Amino acid sequence: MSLEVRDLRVTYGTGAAAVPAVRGVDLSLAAGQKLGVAGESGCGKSTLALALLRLLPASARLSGEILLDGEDVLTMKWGRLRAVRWAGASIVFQGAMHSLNAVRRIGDQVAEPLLVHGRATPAAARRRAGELLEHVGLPAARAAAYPHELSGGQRQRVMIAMALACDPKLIVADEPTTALDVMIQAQILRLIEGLVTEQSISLLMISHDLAVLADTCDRLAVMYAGRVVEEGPARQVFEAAAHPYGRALSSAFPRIGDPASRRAPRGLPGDPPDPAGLPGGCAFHPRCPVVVESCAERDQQLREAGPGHRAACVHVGSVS
Ligand SMILES: Nc1ncnc2c1ncn2[C@@H]1O[C@H](COP(=O)(O)OP(=O)(O)OP(=O)(O)O)[C@@H](O)[C@H]1O
Repeated sequence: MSLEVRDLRVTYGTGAAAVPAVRGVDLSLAAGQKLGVAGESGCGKSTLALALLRLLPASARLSGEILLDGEDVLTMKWGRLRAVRWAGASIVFQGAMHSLNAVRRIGDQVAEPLLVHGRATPAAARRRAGELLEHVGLPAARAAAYPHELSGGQRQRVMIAMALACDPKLIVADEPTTALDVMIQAQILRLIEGLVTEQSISLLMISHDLAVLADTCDRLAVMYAGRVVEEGPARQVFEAAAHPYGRALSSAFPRIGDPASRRAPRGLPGDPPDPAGLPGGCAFHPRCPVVVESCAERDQQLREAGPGHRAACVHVGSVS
């Protein structure tokens, strides 16, 4: 399934209290491709993920287009949207403990999407839940367990099994490994990568960790203050970012499986701006190591930084 996001804007609340969380995002994900979206906490990643399936709270106002195989999610009728959720596109959230129902057996929870969408009889759904659990590396007998009886990694596997239940064409994974330790994180990433590749599922994976995304995805988009400031081929963005924020993110985390890169994180000075009071010009300029005078006045559009690689920085196309 292809995903095309055009000029997506999401604002929480209205008037003086309005929070512009996503400010004109364009993204493109071809069928079967893996796109990573990176950025620090608060840059609008989760808002973007939730918007894709119209799962935002009522206080959020949206505009733009979200095209799934050309069909706009934002104008879809409710019945169609219901069908698209799970079967078309499904979502894996961070922190499986909060997303799973603590008082229901995991097998029943994995079977639930199949029953809700009328895809299987209760007996067939139970059988399928066992198969799905095995598919994500858990014994089918674990279907009888409750979430608290599983480890964090096992719970995240259950979430992935649930996401796969209705044979989605697109999976949106929002920080799927953040709460896990590094070894388990690597296993879960390999699992997601293997499953989506094997079943030609498109993947949109969100993380604050650019290294995780570079290991898993074909392309990367870097978000800052509600906008995409860089996008391009994953290795290129990770190893030779064109935007100073992309460069800062790529040096902030060690790479999984690469002990040589386990240096101390080189954090950025300061914090990301509050979306309710963004600085003028380029929103990154107060933290930027290569800021020039005009950055405080003018924001930059994405422009060519290499083949299939774009960045929104005044230096792109001039000094590196
Ligand atoms: N329901 C809401 N009402 C008002 N503001 C919100 C709401 N949800 C998120 N925000 C604000 O929107 C901005 C973007 O938040 P979002 O959760 O999308 O960022 P994020 O990059 O996913 O961060 P994190 O990784 O911490 O979840 C933040 O400033 C956040 O405080």
